Amino acid sequence: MQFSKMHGQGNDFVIIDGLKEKVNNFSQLAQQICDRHFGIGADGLVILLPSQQADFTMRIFNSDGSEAEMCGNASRCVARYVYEHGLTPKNKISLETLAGIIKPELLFENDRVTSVRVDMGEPRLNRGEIPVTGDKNEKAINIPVQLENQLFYGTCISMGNPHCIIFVDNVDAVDLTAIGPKIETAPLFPRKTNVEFVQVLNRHEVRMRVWERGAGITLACGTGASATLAAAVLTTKTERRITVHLDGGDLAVEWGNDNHIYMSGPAQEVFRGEYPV
Ligand SMILES: N[C@@H](CCC[C@H](N)C(=O)O)C(=O)O
Repeated sequence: MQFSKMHGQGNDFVIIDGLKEKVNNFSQLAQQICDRHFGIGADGLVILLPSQQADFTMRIFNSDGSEAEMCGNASRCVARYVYEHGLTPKNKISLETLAGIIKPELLFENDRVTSVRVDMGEPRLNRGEIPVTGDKNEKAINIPVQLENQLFYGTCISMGNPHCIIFVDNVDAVDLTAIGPKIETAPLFPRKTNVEFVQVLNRHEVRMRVWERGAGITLACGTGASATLAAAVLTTKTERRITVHLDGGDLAVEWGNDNHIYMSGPAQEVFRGEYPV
């Protein structure tokens, strides 16, 4: 089976063209392929499939084999993949995901792809849509997230997948490996959650570290950066257009007047190969 290894600001994926390759048992394959010692190594497995409603379907499996509804960094990688592998001549495509249709657009300089801008759609704010337990029509802004011995305050947003954003004074002081999995699996989140710790640097810049549902610490998260912008605006901490500094690099996010969030950043192919099946 042929594959490509790609990343968006260090959030890395194995991409398989499911239009060409016959792939079975995506969840098990994701666990094997993503293993950094016994597999290729990645945060997630992305399978490209046909779609009735969009140019392609993108399915994304975390390294633990769970399927995610959406992935921002993978969507930039897929847009570049389908263009550079000759699957489409379009520089703006639509991708069907479990969270709906999203639209990445390649940006060029001298005929070379420099970055990808993604229309991530509208942030979903109600508890029922995220999901967070409690009144399904209420928002979850700055709500208590109680762990056994610790209390955090988080703002919860869905970008198709669930996020809990916790603003702190110093992200580097957070023990993400210890706290991340506890919040990810807290009973407050019936479908678990991605966890972002965010330090506001000024009204245009934040620094974010992420513990991803099903993948653990990753170097970047596109839906996480988008959800962070929504949380920062709703809590009046930043403007509607900010740069999110992540461990793997920067993402630019903007909350447009159309209520859609637009996320921009690079997507890079690292190598191609064959995986025995
Ligand atoms: N890194 C991704 C999100 C991947 C899915 C996530 N772990 C989940 O389970 O929701 C991104 O760039 O958005």
